[in-house]
Amino acid sequence: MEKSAPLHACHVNKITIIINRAHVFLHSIAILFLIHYRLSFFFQHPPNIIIPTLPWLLIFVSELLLHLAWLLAQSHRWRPVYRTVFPERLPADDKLPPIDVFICTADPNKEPSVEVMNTVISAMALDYPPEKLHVYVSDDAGSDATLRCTKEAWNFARYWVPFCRKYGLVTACPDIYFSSSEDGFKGSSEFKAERKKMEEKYEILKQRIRRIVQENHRDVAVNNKLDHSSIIEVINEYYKEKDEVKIPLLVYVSREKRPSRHHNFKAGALNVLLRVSAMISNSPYILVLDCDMHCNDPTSARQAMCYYCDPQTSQSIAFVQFPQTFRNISEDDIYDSQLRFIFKIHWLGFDGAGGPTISGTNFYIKREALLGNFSKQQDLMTLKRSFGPSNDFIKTLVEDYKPCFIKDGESSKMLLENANVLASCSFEDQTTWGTKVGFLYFCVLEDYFTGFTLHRKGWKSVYLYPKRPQFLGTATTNFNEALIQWTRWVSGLTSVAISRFCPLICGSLKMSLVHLMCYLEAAFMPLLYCLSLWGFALIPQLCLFNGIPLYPKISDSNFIIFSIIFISAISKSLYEVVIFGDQFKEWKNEWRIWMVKSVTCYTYGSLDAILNKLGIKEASFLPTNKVTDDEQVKLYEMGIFDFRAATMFLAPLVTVILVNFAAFVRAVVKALVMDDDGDQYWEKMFSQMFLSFYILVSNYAIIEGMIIRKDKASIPLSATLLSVVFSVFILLIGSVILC
Ligand SMILES: O=c1ccn([C@@H]2O[C@H](COP(=O)(O)OP(=O)(O)O[C@H]3O[C@H](CO)[C@@H](O)[C@H](O)[C@H]3O)[C@@H](O)[C@H]2O)c(=O)[nH]1
Ligand SMILES: [Mn+2]
Repeated sequence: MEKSAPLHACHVNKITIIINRAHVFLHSIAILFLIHYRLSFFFQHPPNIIIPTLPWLLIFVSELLLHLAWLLAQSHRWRPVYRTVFPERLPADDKLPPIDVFICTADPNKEPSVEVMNTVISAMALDYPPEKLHVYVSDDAGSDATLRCTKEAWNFARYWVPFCRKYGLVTACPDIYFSSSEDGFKGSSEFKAERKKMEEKYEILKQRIRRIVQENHRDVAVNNKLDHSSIIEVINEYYKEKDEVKIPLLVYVSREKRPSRHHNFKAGALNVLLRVSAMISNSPYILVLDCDMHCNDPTSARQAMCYYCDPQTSQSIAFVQFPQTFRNISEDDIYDSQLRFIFKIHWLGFDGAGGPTISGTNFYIKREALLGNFSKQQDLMTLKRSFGPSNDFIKTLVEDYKPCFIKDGESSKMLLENANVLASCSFEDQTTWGTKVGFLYFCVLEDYFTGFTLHRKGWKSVYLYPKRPQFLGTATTNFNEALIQWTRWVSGLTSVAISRFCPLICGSLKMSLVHLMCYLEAAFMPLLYCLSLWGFALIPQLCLFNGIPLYPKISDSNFIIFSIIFISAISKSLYEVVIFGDQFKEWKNEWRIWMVKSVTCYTYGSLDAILNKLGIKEASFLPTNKVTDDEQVKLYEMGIFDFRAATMFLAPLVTVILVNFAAFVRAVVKALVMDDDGDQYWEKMFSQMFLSFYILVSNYAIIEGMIIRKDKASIPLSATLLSVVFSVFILLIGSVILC
């Protein structure tokens, strides 16, 4: 009876689907009317002499681009699904497949070691048979401090893991566990005493880590070595005494680095782990974690196994993705650091269409899916051309390969030497690593691109969004860092959009049209938004400034088309906030940050990708800074913008505000002063005045930062002055060209 019970279920909310599709239908009709209205301008006889063609054309193009972006985004609303799993129905522990956990870290100065070690410890404490769990830490900085901290973390895990198991803790990460009052006052006196002891041990661990970091801090060369051989250490070996409760294997890996070689960022690091782990544990499933992402709930592994232990889905599913959830999101998340749109809305629809793409971290992936299409019957030379020259690694590709690495707790020296070869710079030369095998190097967004390639090959994926966050990370809550991060993401997405891998060109018949549209939306979203929003931020305003109407009068029946489109878009997004139980604030923040990102990081990221394509600029992946300063965190928590950001981000924002302000004020004055046709002027210019007003009100935070606030985090005078120059220039040029 138990055996036939399903391990997982997929729910479709029919009402949501009906509402979404009805909205798509009605909104599309309104858009068609708008297109008709704009097009009819060009067929007027005699041509409209009051309104010049160029601004009309530009605003029409902006509208078309925005509608295209909207249409693509509807793929995420087409069939959202929600999944549940039943891990209690899984087979007995001895039948569960082994898992390797990959944790990437790259810079001890930007990634606080205490946090990184919490990720390591929480992964070791996953609720899974310990002999079937192997944790690998990839240190791209080759930092001695990280190696020493990893040893300290292992030492702590020897006590922490048995403690978690004994009392069935629901929080696997020590930092989260001790910073909440979970279990603190409950339980037997024995538990309380042990908890206290653990807390003390954790304090000691933190102190030791901080001391190690301090000792190394003085020496930058030790902290981020760009020139070193590979280092692979199996941490468990350092402690010979036998522990009562087994704990997972912990391995430290730092791949070889040479200044003359390209390292392919995180994807390069993950591929080294793929090879090294094959020699040591070769688990068929892999959990990938960023160093800033702790395992909050230890049950994620069993949840993911509900798909891999089901013979019906195990063959087709390449990865099980969990959302990125964060522990440092404030009430008023002004920068939308929680990425609500992605993980609460889009990924549910992506899942319904064929599976979400890889989201960088928090996913359980099948090793086989990453190894590409190869046949075990292929001759050795062909396999070597794909996978590199190591005979030992080729052996690991065979299904019945059992790593002979751990024999009675002793590591085999020879295998470790071979593993070092696999972590060398030159190993991937003349192979298909990064192009066909492993995580792909084509763009800095290795996650999106690798996910897309897997789906193109016919693999599926699933999205699990359980109520209790399985993983909790640290989101970027610093304005400048958030914009830099988005610039990198956008650059990655756009580089795919403008390449031969564009989903439009190389989508496959193995993917549904809606699924392809989900990928297209992600790839083109930045370009479409930045182009159209620049249009909306300047063209109607420049025309307003010069008294040229671009929209129908209020009394014109066509006015209703524009009103319907505006109200429909606004109310649908409000509906999506409400049904997910989020607050009005979130809706307001999302609209504002969308405008802000469109004229800053979407623009710069797209430009970066284009320059990269032209060979003018190289792609880069600087890890985001996870070190926070108290003042900045305080501002974020109070919902106040921290404008201590690069001028290249501030200048476009302030310029747009100034142009809108100038146009709006001039129009109001004109409407008041011109009594002869005063009424008509209001009527004629209402839409443009409303648009400027809407932009100004939505972005009041920028006006406040520019004029009212006098604190350190307000907009510096230099940025404002520079923007004044830009806006005067834009107003002048606009008046000459457009009118
Ligand atoms: O050369 C590098 C650069 C980064 N990393 C690691 O990659 C992870 C992600 O880097 P982070 O600085 O945290 O970037 P985010 O923008 O926060 O990462 C998001 O975007 C990345 C793609 O740009 C994805 O890989 C991530 O999973 C996703 O969370 C971190 O653990 C880094 O240590 C490396 O291992 N090597
Ligand atoms: Mn991160």
